[in-house]
Amino acid sequence: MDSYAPKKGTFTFTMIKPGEENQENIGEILTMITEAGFRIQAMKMIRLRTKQAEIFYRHLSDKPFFGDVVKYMTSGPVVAAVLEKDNAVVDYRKLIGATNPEEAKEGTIRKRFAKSTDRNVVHGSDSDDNAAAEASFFFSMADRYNKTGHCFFGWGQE
Ligand SMILES: Nc1ncnc2c1ncn2[C@@H]1O[C@H](COP(=O)(O)OP(=O)(O)OP(=O)(O)O)[C@@H](O)[C@H]1O
Repeated sequence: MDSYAPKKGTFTFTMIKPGEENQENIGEILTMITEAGFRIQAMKMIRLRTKQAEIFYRHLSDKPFFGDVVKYMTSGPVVAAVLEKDNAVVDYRKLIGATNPEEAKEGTIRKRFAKSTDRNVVHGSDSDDNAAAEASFFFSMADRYNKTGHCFFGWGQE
């Protein structure tokens, strides 16, 4: 592994989900993210195709709400981003709050902006391995940069 690669635990992946209500809040959501100490490593607005959403959410394929998730996630553009910070996955899950916004704590993105579980505003990776897989799903090597300006991809050495 070369020195251009990121270390496990130093980044996570997020999406701001589709919908007019989320589009209006993109600026404020990104401000909450950067004020919490996350650095945006890569970012783009993209509308997922059905097949892509089915693949991204394949871990939910046996759930009764899978079709609704795919339909919603393809209904408009998402803002996809890779976020850099120590302990990124755990800290970002804390910042976004519980999947059900009624259970989300004060100060979290979902508490502030989300109305329901099925429209909970943001996605955040739930493990380092999923962060790497999800970041790679949306961004190629040439799209991503670390602090020193090097392109990188995959896991680095400890
Ligand atoms: N009971 C449910 N009813 C409707 N939609 C649901 C339900 N549970 C989860 N979802 C939708 O599926 C998404 C993925 O569910 P998951 O269990 O992976 O939660 P999460 O990890 O908090 O959310 P995300 O993956 O979006 O960050 C949720 O964000 C939500 O939009």
